[in-house]
Amino acid sequence: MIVADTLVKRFGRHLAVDRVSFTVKRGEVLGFLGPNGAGKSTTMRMLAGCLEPDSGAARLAGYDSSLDRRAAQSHLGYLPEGAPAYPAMTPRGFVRFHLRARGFSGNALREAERRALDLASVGEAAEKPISALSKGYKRRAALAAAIAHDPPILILDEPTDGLDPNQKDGVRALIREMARDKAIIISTHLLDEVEAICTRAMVIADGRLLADETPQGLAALGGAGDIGAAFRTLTRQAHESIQARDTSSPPTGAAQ
Ligand SMILES: Nc1ncnc2c1ncn2[C@@H]1O[C@H](COP(=O)(O)OP(=O)(O)OP(=O)(O)O)[C@@H](O)[C@H]1O
Repeated sequence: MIVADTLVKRFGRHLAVDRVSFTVKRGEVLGFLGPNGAGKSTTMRMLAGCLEPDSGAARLAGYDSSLDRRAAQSHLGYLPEGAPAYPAMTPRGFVRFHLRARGFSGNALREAERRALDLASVGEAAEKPISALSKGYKRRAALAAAIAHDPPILILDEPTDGLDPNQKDGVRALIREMARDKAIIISTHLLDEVEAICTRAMVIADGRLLADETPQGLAALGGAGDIGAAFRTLTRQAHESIQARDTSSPPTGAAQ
């Protein structure tokens, strides 16, 4: 359902994503882990068709995310980083706006709107301006819009960021429930989230994929047998090898 095929993205001289490849099937929840600036959001944005790769390809349900963006995005629910929503709209209006843009109308629109606001537990906040909502409710409004059309693919960039512990539990349960018939990628800094909801865990650092394992397999890579230890070991090793490479290569412009 989701294919990343040797994706590369540079910002100026900085190599943000370095030949990243993986696939995600229906029924899988892939957890994307990595330090700040590792390239998680950039990879997700390329998959979602919001950013063109410099080379390689992203495909959703068989459609190229850049070359056949509309078809690819029709299969996708994407929750970008932060809480991207029009502040003057209410969550209900925002979800409706998304559904209309996807061709929903009449009863189908009303039913999808009700279901999305319900699943994302937006509650009474549905009728308030988004600008007046707490960070957690803004996030829920954006999540409701991402899932409203019941897409087979979800790409969720830090879906529980800003949520209180009860809200986090609710969203994790929702992702587990939706995973039965969808292919899902989430990024997270919360290692317990990977154990709670992911069937697979990938670690990325400095744009490179370091591990692609089950959560148990990842935990086994750390000497202490937990995901935190594995994460620290893998990312430290990657950082050290990049530093060694940078200090051993001649400075730009040096005589060869
Ligand atoms: N539009 C941009 N212009 C220039 N550099 C960018 C841009 N977007 C991302 N970067 C850089 O690319 C690298 C990867 O960023 P990215 O946002 O993908 O990391 P991340 O793993 O999602 O980090 P975080 O966990 O902090 O959200 C970083 O060094 C970042 O500064």
